[in-house]
Amino acid sequence: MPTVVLGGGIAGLSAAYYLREAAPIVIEATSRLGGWIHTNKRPSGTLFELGPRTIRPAGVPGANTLNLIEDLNLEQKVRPISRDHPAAKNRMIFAKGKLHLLPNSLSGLFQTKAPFSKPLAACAWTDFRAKRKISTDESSFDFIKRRFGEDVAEYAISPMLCGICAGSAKEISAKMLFRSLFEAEQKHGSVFKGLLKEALSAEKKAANADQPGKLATRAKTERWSIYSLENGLETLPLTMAQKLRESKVEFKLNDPCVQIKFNSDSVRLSLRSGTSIEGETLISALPASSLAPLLTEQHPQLSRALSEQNCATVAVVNVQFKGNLIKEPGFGFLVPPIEQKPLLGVIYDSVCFPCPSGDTVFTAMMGGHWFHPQFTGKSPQELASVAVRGIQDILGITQEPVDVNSVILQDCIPQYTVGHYERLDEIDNYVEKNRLPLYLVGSSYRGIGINDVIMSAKLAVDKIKRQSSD
Ligand SMILES: Cc1cc2nc3c(=O)[nH]c(=O)nc-3n(C[C@H](O)[C@H](O)[C@H](O)COP(=O)(O)OP(=O)(O)OC[C@H]3O[C@@H](n4cnc5c(N)ncnc54)[C@H](O)[C@@H]3O)c2cc1C
Ligand SMILES: C=Cc1c2[nH]c(c1C)Cc1[nH]c(c(CCC(=O)O)c1C)Cc1[nH]c(c(C)c1CCC(=O)O)Cc1[nH]c(c(C)c1C=C)C2
Repeated sequence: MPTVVLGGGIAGLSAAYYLREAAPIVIEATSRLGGWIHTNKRPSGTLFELGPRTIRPAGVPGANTLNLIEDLNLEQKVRPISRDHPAAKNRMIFAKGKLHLLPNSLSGLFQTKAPFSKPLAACAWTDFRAKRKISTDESSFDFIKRRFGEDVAEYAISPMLCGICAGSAKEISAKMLFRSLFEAEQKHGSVFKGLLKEALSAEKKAANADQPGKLATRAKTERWSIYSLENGLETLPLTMAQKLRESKVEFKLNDPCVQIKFNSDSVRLSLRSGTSIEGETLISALPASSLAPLLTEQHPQLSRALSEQNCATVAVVNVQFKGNLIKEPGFGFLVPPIEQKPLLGVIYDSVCFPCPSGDTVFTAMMGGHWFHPQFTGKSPQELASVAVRGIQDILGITQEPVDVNSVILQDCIPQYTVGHYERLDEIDNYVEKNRLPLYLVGSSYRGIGINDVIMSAKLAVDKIKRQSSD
């Protein structure tokens, strides 16, 4: 019996790719593969990314993605941005009516830069003086406010969380981005003291990391900060899908799974068309909230735990203006929620990857945690004019765009709220205790970046291979 992969986003495709020799079946609800990775090529040739646009090469998951890209023979298509490029160095926030460059050098940390009221390096002093608070989890906002001050929580961490998960720092677990800082306080009483001690054991940790391949080594030598691919990020899932079709992998598209039942030594999936698929093992690459209703009948407790996760809805508006309108090149800017503006942030796409026409391309992102009260009932066209006006006001642009595309990405980013990692432990324990042949991969669990979800698929397939050879 085959392994069944549920979901044809990048996590599902990666799982199928790592398992391709075993001829898995991939079930996807829609008629396209790639999930949120979606590049829209305009009639003018300009690329509008509707979802993610860049990948980080750093760390073990970063090297793993580069190994995959190398394996897919996509090395020639990689479009890197090096660490000294303005898009890598200059990230801004829009606060108190102005754009402010976030510190990007060691000396910058020792200067008082608006909108902060003291140098960011002074955080170390705040941290040394702050009392330890013993807890299993806490919101990112509360943790950073306690250890480093309210300024940092409001103007650095809150916008950063908007720029990664479109979420509220007041609800997102501190462990999502600051696990090592959080654990340093718990173990050593102070973040900086803890980090210092951990730095001394860093050599030991590095020795445990995977060996980077040729492309990952090149990324290190050439000091890449981020990268994309020729013709946009969708080149990655499109190439994977093509390679999977050339091997023995079967796809069932346009046919959502509506129910999952585990038997003593197999799993049966019922699809909306009435077809049922039997497999030995199931890799779910669905968002937890989409998997939950499929398990309600047989595993209500597991279904309830999965359904506790919410996802944020984001409006993505791609905008093209004639000519180069960017005075201060950078990756883009984020808007701290305290500013109460309709924009979460704006990416300067044409700074990263210039348009052959020399035009300016931006992507505005709106909504997220705040989508519902703010934008419920608004059409993509209405949201497009909010975004265009927002960009024009902040950047002082007087001309009208030559091209605009607006989409509402419903429930596109899982929110790792306080208690997320404890809930994951409960889910894992349930699966293990009930000996379910179920592997959970994708952005709902242990990381939302593309690297994380590809890595989650690799780890699940490695585990399946290990178990079947035991
Ligand atoms: C706006 C935005 C910007 C982002 N920017 C970045 C970035 O710059 N860099 C980065 O690294 N990451 C970024 N991300 C995150 C990254 O894109 C996602 O985490 C990743 O693409 C998620 O992949 P996935 O396969 O886990 O899930 P998905 O892409 O959600 O795939 C799940 C698939 O399951 C299918 N499905 C759902 N229900 C069923 C069912 N019942 N039966 C069968 N199939 C079903 C869906 O149709 C979908 O194809 C961004 C995400 C968004 C939304
Ligand atoms: C304003 C909204 C958003 C912007 N990007 C995203 C949202 C919701 C989504 C997103 N961006 C990144 C990731 C991957 C994280 C990872 O683990 O790799 C996701 C899901 C990358 C990213 N973008 C910003 C940062 C600080 C990061 C982390 C990695 C890195 O350093 O590159 C900043 C940022 N995001 C947005 C803007 C406008 C912006 C900064 C100016 C848009």
